Amino acid sequence: MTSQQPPASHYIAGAYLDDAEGAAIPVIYPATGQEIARLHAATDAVIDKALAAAHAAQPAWAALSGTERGRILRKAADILRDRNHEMSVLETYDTGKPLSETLIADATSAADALEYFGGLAGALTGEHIQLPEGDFVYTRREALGVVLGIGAWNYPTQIAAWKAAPALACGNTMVMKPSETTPLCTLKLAEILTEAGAPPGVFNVVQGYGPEAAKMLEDPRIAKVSLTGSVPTGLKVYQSAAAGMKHATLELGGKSPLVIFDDADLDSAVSAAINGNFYSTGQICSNSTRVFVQSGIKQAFLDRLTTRMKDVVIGDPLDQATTLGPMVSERQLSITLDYIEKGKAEGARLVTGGERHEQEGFWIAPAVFADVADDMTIAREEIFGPVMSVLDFETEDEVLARANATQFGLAAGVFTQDLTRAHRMAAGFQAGTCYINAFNLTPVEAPFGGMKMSGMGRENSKAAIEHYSQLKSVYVGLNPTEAPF
Ligand SMILES: NC(=O)c1ccc[n+]([C@@H]2O[C@H](COP(=O)([O-])OP(=O)(O)OC[C@H]3O[C@@H](n4cnc5c(N)ncnc54)[C@H](O)[C@@H]3O)[C@@H](O)[C@H]2O)c1
Ligand SMILES: NCCCC=O
Repeated sequence: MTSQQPPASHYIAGAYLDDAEGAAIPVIYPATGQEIARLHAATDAVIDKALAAAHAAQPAWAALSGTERGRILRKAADILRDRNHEMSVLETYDTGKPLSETLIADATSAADALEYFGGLAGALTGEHIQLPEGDFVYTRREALGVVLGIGAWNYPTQIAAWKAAPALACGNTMVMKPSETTPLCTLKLAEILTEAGAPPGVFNVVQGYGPEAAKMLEDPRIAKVSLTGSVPTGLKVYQSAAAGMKHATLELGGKSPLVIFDDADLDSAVSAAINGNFYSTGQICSNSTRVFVQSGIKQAFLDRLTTRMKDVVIGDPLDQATTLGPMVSERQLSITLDYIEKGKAEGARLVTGGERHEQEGFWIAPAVFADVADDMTIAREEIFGPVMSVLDFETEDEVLARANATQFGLAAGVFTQDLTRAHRMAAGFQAGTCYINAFNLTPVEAPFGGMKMSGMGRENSKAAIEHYSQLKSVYVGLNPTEAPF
């Protein structure tokens, strides 16, 4: 087993830093269950150093022109692309996701974000508003200050870059706390930003568990928090941010519907259902975990799906032929197995998979349930594992109401050849990202984020700029000032 031990746990003010007093963070390779690195959670002293570094670096970073900041972000994007293979291998060690995925979905997605926001940085402007008699207002788009990023474990490189790229483009500095389950990749991103020319303190990485993140959020030096995580954590983070009147972007969980009408291109719909449930071993927030299939094609859909499922290649994640890796941790595997047992107990029909592989690591056969009812636990709660629920429906009105009958609102998709119906469904879905004859694609050019309990704010696209900057109005008077007395 190759050790993936980084030089130290934290990256602060352009250099690695450790403090072995902090609680241990063992890093486990999910494919084998073996420890590949051991880091430490930040002590109060480390937290203070990181916040001080980010706070001190922010005014000078914001004083650069957008073009200068953007040049550094674009250079970091180039370095990431040059090191895609190395970054992808590390992402695989961090998460267990197969190299066949990480080579195309992680460092490349991070590079897209750095390139996109690097390009946008020089174009960020305020506006001029003409008023009567020569007076006018101009607006300045200003940074917020220091942004705290808090990450989930499924896409560590992408999550850090989706937050850092718009934050840094707008002139903020950042302290990023990756998930304690996958703490390695973000350190490499920090190294690359330094190499690209980011001054010390502009992007810092602090390791820790929930309490370390909560402590940083309470600090008055933090102006904004951007969390990717579960709804329960989102509620705590939102409350804490509100107490300090801090800006918040919350990218939370989902239970997204995929609606397949009987006129759909069946092979494409089956592909979307597979991608939307089993890519990254089902550990994607926007996954289509409720697959509604119109009753006329239910059997054809299940037949095609189960045939295609036989082609899955479960094996060594570092072998590029592998198409399904392990789950990220023993804990997440156990949560998933519990849901599968609940599904069976509540009367859903397990069509395939669902059993743990008796080998080292956190392996499970991807599961498909049919005859799932809306009130079953597996149809209501986010599992965050490779478990697809197939539900039957008859009519468009019925399925739209059922698709929306959830506290979540992250994504939704429809497969049909009837484009009028497709756009009607997209308009009716209560979800931040909707798909027509596609699913789970997240290009940097498109806003991404949730409605309802799935969160607030948007990542990616020009929309993210609104969430990482603030507007100041400057009124300019060109006339004598008058007063009533
Ligand atoms: N919407 C999205 O873009 C998106 C993307 C990926 C994952 N997710 C969601 O993330 C969840 C899975 O990730 P997870 O298990 O790491 O989530 P989690 O909520 O357990 O943890 C997320 C992060 O929050 C930190 N944290 C925990 N308690 C905290 C507290 N009180 N204050 C501040 N930070 C705290 C954790 O240390 C971790 O870094 C799923 O619900 C999934 O849907 C959402
Ligand atoms: N590639 C998109 C990932 C978002 C959530 O997990």
